[in-house]
Amino acid sequence: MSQQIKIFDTTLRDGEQSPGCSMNLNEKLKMARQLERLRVDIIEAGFAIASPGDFESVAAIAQTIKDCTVASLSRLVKKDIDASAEALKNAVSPRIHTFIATSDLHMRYKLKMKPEDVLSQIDELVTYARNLCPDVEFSAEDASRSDRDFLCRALERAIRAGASTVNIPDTVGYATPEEMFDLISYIKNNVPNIDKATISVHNHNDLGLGVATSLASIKAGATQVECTLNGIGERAGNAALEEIVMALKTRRDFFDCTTRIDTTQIYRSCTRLARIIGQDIPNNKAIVGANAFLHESGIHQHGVLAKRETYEIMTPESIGIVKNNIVLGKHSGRHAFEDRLVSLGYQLPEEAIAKLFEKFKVLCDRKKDVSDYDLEALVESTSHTPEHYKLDRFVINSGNTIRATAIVRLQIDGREVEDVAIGDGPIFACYKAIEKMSPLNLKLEDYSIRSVTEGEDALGQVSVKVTCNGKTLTGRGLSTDILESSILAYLHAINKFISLEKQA
Ligand SMILES: CC(=O)SCCNC(=O)CCNC(=O)[C@H](O)C(C)(C)COP(=O)(O)OP(=O)(O)OC[C@H]1O[C@@H](n2cnc3c(N)ncnc32)[C@H](O)[C@@H]1OP(=O)(O)O
Ligand SMILES: CC(C)C(=O)C(=O)O
Repeated sequence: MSQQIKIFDTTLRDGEQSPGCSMNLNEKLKMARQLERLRVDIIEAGFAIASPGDFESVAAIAQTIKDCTVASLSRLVKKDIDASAEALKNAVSPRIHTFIATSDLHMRYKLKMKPEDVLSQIDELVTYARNLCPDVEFSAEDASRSDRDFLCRALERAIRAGASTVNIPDTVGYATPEEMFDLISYIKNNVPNIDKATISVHNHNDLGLGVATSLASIKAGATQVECTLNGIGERAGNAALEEIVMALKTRRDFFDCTTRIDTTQIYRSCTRLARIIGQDIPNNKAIVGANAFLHESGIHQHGVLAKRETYEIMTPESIGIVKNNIVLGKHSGRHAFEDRLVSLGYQLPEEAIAKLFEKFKVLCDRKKDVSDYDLEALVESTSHTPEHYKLDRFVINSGNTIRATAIVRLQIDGREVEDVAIGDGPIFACYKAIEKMSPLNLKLEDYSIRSVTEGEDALGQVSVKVTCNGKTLTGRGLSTDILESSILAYLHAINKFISLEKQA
């Protein structure tokens, strides 16, 4: 019988540790619902002790998600474990995930703890966590650089204290696939009662080996794998969920493993995350990059025309890329619109659908055919962040021989405010005008624009990174007019910042 591998998604925790990938509460909830549709086994919703915002996100996800286990990370510290237990109290299936480093390097220089003290802490605090929650995962941080025998003792103690999952992370992406295979095999042979726990891995991508080391660990007997959508995460990121899942599915002959994942939700999950965090998926990204299923050269095209399998090892349909024959446009009615949203995986309240339908009709006046990509972009760009700053109108005077001047009128918490500014180019003139109207100390760190749909009337999505009071937030804006998208993106970042300040 094939072995079922549990998929532990940490996009909302380790993924969020990736610079510029912070998400607000609504964005995290939106991603959590999508992860539930993707059918991951475990959603790591955050690190409850980290901030009031993180606590609230874990609590909201725990309350909302019914079909996945919801986990919260904690150091091996009482107050962290208490915060996780509290945030998870309404979860159908809660998990406290607690960790401590087991490598000499980390114990000596970072924790400043003796190995024996780490072991006593495991006894005491895994037991403590287990008394608060029936499902406890213990991670031995930096396991791949730990002394093997000490690591085995730590895992043995964690299992004895009640951990039902033991995680063996390659925290700094240092191990080779062969070394990970060896390590998992060693643990299986040397940790008493290891069969009472699920063996998990959590591998980083510093040497570009995160997926390879995860697959090697599965081959050696790990039955849970921790990963993130698009491979986002601390430093060079984590092992990419979509790559692991499709490797297991496509090479079932080799791995003889299955997962619970609905692979037809993969594309949607990855593109949704990319839009939310404002980070494009590289064209050559495995599985979900724009080129992953394209054939450019003659010999390949000839081969694919003769027999698809000559150059395609999986189908675009298997990850949820579907071609639709029904064209949505300005003559479409609400039923067809709603039906398409449902088929795209959106379950939205009536009120949201009504708001979107209005936006859809406005878009149809600007754009002849509205594709699924347009619709997804429209839904994703419909901000759930309260609009403290709202664009009323803008006028720009620009040219190649004059500096651009922008007049921008905003509604700030219902109050009409207008200002004018000169800048190097029309976008920066608009941003300067906005900055003049705002008391916030805003600094634009990054700006990017891309066409999210095709044709002359394509929708342009602008993503910005803005720093304010030491926090970097992303914002995005969508319009057929790139100046409007640019202003909307800036306002989106500002609104997120104000919401975060209000939450804190
Ligand atoms: C490998 C990983 O990805 S681990 C997860 C990393 N993620 C994060 O750190 C994001 C969230 N973190 C935070 O918000 C903060 O770091 C907090 C709230 C957890 C702690 O903040 P602070 O109390 O200000 O401590 P700070 O982060 O500066 O230092 C970490 C402290 O925890 C200790 N520590 C680190 N890991 C552990 C652990 N697993 N168990 C027990 N103690 C630990 C460190 O030794 C240090 O202790 P010290 O303050 O006595 O010197
Ligand atoms: C907390 C653990 C699982 C971690 O994130 C790591 O080791 O990278």
